[in-house]
Amino acid sequence: MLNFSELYPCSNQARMAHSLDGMWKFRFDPEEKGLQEGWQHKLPHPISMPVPASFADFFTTKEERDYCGDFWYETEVFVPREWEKQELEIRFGSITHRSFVYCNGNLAVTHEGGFLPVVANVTDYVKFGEVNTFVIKANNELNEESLPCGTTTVLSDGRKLAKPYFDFFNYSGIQRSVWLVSKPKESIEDFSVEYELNGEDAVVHYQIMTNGNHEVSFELFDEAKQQVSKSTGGQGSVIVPKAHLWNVGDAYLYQAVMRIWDGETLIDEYSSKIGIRTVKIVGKEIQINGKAVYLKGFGKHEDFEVIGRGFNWGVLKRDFECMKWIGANCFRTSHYPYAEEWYQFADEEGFLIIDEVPAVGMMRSTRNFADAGTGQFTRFFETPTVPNLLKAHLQAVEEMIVRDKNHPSVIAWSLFNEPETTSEESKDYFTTIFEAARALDPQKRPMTGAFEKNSQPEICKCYQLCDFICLNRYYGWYIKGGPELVDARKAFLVEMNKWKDKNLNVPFVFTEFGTDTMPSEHKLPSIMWSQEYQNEYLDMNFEIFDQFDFIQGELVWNFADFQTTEGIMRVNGNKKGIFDRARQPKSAAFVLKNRWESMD
Ligand SMILES: O=C(O)[C@H]1O[C@@H](Oc2ccc([N+](=O)[O-])cc2)[C@H](O)[C@@H](O)[C@@H]1O
Repeated sequence: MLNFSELYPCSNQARMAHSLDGMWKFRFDPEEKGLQEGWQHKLPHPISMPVPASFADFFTTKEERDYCGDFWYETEVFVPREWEKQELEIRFGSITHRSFVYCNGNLAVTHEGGFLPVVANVTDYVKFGEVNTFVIKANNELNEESLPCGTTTVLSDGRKLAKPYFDFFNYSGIQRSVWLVSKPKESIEDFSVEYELNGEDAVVHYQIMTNGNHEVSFELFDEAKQQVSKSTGGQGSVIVPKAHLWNVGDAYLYQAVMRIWDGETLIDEYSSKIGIRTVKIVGKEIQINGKAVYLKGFGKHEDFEVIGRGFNWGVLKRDFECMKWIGANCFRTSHYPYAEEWYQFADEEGFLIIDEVPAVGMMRSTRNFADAGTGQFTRFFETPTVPNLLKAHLQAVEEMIVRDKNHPSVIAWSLFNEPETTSEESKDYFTTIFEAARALDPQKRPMTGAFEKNSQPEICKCYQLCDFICLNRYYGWYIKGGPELVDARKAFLVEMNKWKDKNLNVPFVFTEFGTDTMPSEHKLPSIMWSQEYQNEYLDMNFEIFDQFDFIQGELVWNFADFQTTEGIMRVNGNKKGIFDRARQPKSAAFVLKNRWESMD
């Protein structure tokens, strides 16, 4: 059980949410002296820093861009006296990767994990009717007992350097929106909904968690703001006659309004949009509202020029416009839960999301892409750090499912990306993760994880845990690229026939396949890294996908080019985007558009 509410802030007659986004103060703390020197009260000689944003790409020196270690943020905010009778929280969409939140010098909360909300109750520390100081001490070092996995080295000049076991830049900071939330002492802490379709009608089972005993009401309003059902009690079921279902590319959202009452007097109110739909795996099909859907889309990243992984509504808008233009219906939040606004907008747009926990880098070989091809350095789950890693992983799974469980867009949980999966230890580890996850989702969504190429059908011990199987495969890129494409195709077919022979009777989705492609390069005949090669590679993959009826989705790696750590395998980042980093199409975008539009 989480000891804080994950509910997204809202304002109404009982609650106020005040945005703290804007220019904050900032300081690096390479000597870790901040606490002794009292920085939690006030940062000495700070610089300015925008929130939300990653700090890295604002700077003009490598020392600052690549900074690894402790860093601090500060802001001041006036808290009105009218809020005195309320509980006051400061809520961060995330802070990478671990954080200490101080209010007027008092430690209010600590949090581990950089991609899920950090909520601090500051009621006892805040001065009402005055200006208050919030200071955050954060740390972005990587290790093998927290997520995502990596290590931290020390350079000869004493500087720490993050060494990710994963292929994206270790962007850090306060990368998502910050809210000051005032809510009643007795309040709604969480709610959940699940659905049953009954002919034209829908049954909505709801549960409302509060921290008190007063009467609770639950109401549903349609898009015309007409009340369609009402009930009282902390849990129950309401019928929505002739329910307007939420569908792929055709979203419909009801407004759920929950209230706590003391007789006729309102104590608290919380409202949220919900979408009525079911998700089920039936044999080889992924079914939404009882109808099979083929997933078309991308693995993405939260990544953009200048702001790094910082949330930005403009980037979100452009990404959705590009995804609609190309005929996509789905994306995976590779390799971490995204800012909540992504899910809210996907709910509005009728997009499907595979929601992924930040369990990436669980195979040491990926620290060096040259090693990955060999499959050496496995046995990740036999080290003494595993019990702590498991704890962090379970916590992230719980926080993700609690946060995102009511979004109609979320159709599945991805509990890992490309870990080692062939040892008994990996099987035990992921059995624990899957069992915990299954107990948490009221909607019982399908569970999966993304398997890399060493997870072959004859040796993988973890695919059995999944309701549908996600494969990341690079036949024609990491394996037999360029002139060997015909052999890549053959090897790919050999593997797919082995999966077919297992007769698993579950859907498979390709969650990664792609080629690094420079928008500048054209070549006839094609050559690896040219736009023409990306098209040929995609055509080969599609020809294979279309041969197997259990393949029920294709999410290309990646939606757009994105920043990574520097190295001999990456040219200023990963270039597997179908769009470049500025969100302009490579020629493969037109190949995908043709295919996906013709599949409708
Ligand atoms: O490499 C990529 O572009 C993407 O592929 C995946 O990592 C791999 C790295 C090396 C090999 N290999 O050498 O076979 C296979 C896969 C990751 O899930 C993803 O985060 C990354 O960006």
